Amino acid sequence: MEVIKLVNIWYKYPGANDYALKNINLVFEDSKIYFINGPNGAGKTTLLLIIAGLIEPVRGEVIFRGKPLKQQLPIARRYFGLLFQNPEHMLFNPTVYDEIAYVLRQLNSDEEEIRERVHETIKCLGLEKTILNKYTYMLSYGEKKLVALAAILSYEPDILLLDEPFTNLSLKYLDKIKKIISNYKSNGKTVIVAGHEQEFQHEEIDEIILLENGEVIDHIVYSGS
Ligand SMILES: Nc1ncnc2c1ncn2[C@@H]1O[C@H](COP(=O)(O)OP(=O)(O)OP(=O)(O)O)[C@@H](O)[C@H]1O
Repeated sequence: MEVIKLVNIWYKYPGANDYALKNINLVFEDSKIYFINGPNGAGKTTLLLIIAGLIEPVRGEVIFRGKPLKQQLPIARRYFGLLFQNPEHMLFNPTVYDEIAYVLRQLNSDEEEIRERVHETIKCLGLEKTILNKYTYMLSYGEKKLVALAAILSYEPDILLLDEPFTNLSLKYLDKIKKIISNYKSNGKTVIVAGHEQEFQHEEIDEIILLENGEVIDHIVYSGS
């Protein structure tokens, strides 16, 4: 079932000469994993920001569950979870526990429920409980990435948007994240991953969208998905 539809999307950063996205038309469905591939500067991050409603297209429309996304903001934000390329841009709470609990607290869950969710989430990522009391600024880059991801997974968004999630992570965590992604798909959710490399095997994903210079230059839909 269609979850997000991008209709004739154009985007130009303020002051930029060229469009970062040009005439993008794509449909994202539930229970599917999408891989946005393309070289540096192709427009992958910009596309994720548009989908999440964090920037508005200069032309075109993002349709979320059949209606324009912009009419559903800010409430619709709780359905999106965007992992930024640089985790430094996401961590703003003093401790790891507070960081992972942050959105749950915004959603008015009770503290006992929050504690359970926080512990479940770090277990699912294979992180030690001791990390919860650490200060986020003291973590390694890879740990920051995992904590930023945990903070998103804790509120179980319906659409998971991951910008280069595998860079600077050891193999152990890479496998964990792949498992989480595939569980997300099994639970009927949508996962959109941006990356440079061909980080997935074909059997792990449903569609590859190749971007170059702000345009979709190839779109591969694997059969049987
Ligand atoms: N804040 C900004 N202001 C002006 N131009 C920008 C800004 N952010 C990105 N751009 C430009 O928009 C284009 C698309 O950038 P984007 O970050 O979406 O590409 P990307 O495919 O994610 O690249 P990378 O793989 O290097 O992260 C690039 O030409 C980039 O220079």
